Amino acid sequence: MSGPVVRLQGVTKTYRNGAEPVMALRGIDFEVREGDFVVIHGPSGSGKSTLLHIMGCLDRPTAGRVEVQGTDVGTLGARRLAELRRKDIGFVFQTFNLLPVLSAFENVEYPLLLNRWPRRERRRRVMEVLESVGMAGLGHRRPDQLSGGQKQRVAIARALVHRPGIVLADEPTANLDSDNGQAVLELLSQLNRSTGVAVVVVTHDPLANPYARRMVRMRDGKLTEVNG
Ligand SMILES: Nc1ncnc2c1ncn2[C@@H]1O[C@H](COP(=O)(O)OP(=O)(O)OP(=O)(O)O)[C@@H](O)[C@H]1O
Repeated sequence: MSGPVVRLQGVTKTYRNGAEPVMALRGIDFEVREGDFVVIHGPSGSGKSTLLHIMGCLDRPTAGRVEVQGTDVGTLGARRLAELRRKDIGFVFQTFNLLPVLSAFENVEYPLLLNRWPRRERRRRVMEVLESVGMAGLGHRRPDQLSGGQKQRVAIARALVHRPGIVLADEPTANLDSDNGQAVLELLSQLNRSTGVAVVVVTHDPLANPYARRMVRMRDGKLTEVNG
């Protein structure tokens, strides 16, 4: 059996940019495996976003070890780390973060351009992923011509297009009404089941609970597995 997609061992994070240091993470041991659908709850300021950023290699821990697909990312320089992020990780944000001047198709294509996929394969893969998120006919639209729910579908397609091992979603339903929020969670869950991609969702939204295969609670920079 293959190892975890992401593994954290003894991870701490202390921010020292203010008058007082802030201990955002206080010793996290955590593994995410292929097929996992993890929902992370916790009060504001408990360290959820910090944890997600460290799992996604957007930020480095103060101490401890982070492995992605078996690679100790602490040993990588900035360039190798960016490459690993580009290939192995997908991100979904609360504010969608689509590039406004690009069409839906071009937004989804972008990670494949960065990964230097040939044109024909890019086109085939983008069409396939747009289809899988129910946006096949809308690839030509720019983000301002899409509803919030449609934008988040495009953002999910972009997060998955390069076949990462893990998708990290930070409050993906916070800017959506309940129907669209539910549809986005349903979509993430369906893609998780059909492709085995690990999904980690940080959210306050109780609508996410039924989709969780694992539920985790953060409090004061510490993590507790709630079930499982
Ligand atoms: N870049 C930063 N510089 C300094 N302190 C930070 C930084 N980012 C987060 N913090 C602090 O670290 C702690 C954890 O923040 P974090 O954003 O991870 O919590 P959260 O659980 O995601 O909160 P929320 O639900 O409000 O998004 C908080 O005390 C926060 O103020």
